[in-house]
Amino acid sequence: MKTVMYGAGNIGRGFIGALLSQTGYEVVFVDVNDEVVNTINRDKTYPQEIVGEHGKTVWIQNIRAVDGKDTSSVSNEIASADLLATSVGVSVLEKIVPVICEGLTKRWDQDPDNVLDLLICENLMDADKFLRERIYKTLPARHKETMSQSLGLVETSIGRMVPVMTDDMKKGDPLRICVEEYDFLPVDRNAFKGPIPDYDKIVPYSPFSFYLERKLYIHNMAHAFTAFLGKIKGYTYIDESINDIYIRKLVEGAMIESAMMISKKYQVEFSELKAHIDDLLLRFQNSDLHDTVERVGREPLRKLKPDDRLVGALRGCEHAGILPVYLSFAVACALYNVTKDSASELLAETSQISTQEPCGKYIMGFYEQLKSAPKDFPSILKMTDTLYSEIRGPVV
Ligand SMILES: NC(=O)C1=CN([C@@H]2O[C@H](COP(=O)(O)OP(=O)(O)OC[C@H]3O[C@@H](n4cnc5c(N)ncnc54)[C@H](O)[C@@H]3O)[C@@H](O)[C@H]2O)C=CC1
Ligand SMILES: O=P(O)(O)OC[C@H]1O[C@](O)(CO)[C@@H](O)[C@@H]1O
Repeated sequence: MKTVMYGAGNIGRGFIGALLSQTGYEVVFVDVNDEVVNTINRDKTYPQEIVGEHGKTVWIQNIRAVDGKDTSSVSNEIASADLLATSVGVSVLEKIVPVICEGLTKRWDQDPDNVLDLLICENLMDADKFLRERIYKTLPARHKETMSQSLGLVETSIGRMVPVMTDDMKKGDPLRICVEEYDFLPVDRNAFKGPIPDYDKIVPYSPFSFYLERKLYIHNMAHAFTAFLGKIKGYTYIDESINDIYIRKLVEGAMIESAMMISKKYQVEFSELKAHIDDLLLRFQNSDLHDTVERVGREPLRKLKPDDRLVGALRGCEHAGILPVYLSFAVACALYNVTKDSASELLAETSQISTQEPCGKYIMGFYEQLKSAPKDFPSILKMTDTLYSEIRGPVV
């Protein structure tokens, strides 16, 4: 049984390739990084270092690598694979479509019923649609029909955090990869055409949008919010930021709003989501990951778009009748990280939120407070409490 793992980077080596090797596959990594490819083929193993409380080193076995520039060899591997996975980054995904199509063509010229599932391990909403359109366009006419019955485009939710590896962390081994302990991979149950890999860490689920929204609106939203608050306070690392008691309270408040929304939308017990929140807050505290507020809070403008983690969560709450008070503050923090003036224009243009809307008013109120006293988080907390009680009215 063979998996082709496209991308031997942080997630390819640190998560998916390792997981599939442990599931029992031979893992053939494809990468354009010569050092990584040559070292995998020389050592036939690499150390995966699990950092944190239960730290240990796991040696990943049953692996080899193919040079991504040798497209003929890559397509031969795809033609004879039992499973395919990608984790190359969204901007590269499009570029590898021609090679994937070459592999599928070789495969289906032999046997059009030879199904192949492709696990898409990228941070991309509607990743299946994205690949389906491009693969369909690129495949030769004789295989366009085959695709619908023989190719499973499987969305996944990558929850494991793998930091950028510094030279210090590599300790002289270009393959060494530091990862957190969390290693579950939720996958879209309905998308498989062949058997679902049988391993307890691979969690098939339907409707899969539940996991995608949980990841984006709870994990990614809270992570970004922690980073923005940390930047304002002058912290370098995510763990420093989340250990600040005021930041933790603010972030947890926003996570609970998102969780109430998701619980209502997907009819999932709130307690299940609360356990996920508690676990994430612990995971953000992992100082051995050395994850920076700079990386997690990068490109705040992109993170302010209507369907991204902040405004997406806020709009989802409004839709579900949940008050997005902490989420409004999260949006205000992102705005504050982008601009110290003309915030209302930016909010309208980038996030499509008008200052006439209730949430637009809350956001601008928080933004003005941040401008006048950026590090006064106790006052912000007081503002959230007051806002809640004003909007909610008396409680019996
Ligand atoms: N690092 C993390 O904590 C998480 C990352 N992700 C997502 O996983 C995906 C991969 O991210 P990382 O592993 O962090 O990035 P990375 O940059 O470490 O890995 C990407 C790998 O793809 C290789 N590559 C580039 N072009 C290629 C080509 N044409 N053919 C073959 N290989 C090629 C690169 O050499 C690199 O080794 C991204 O979509 C990211 O958003 C998702 C969740 C967590
Ligand atoms: O890559 P983006 O969109 O800047 O988002 C960063 C987020 O993505 C991850 O790298 C993977 O989900 C998280 O660790 C982080 O919250």
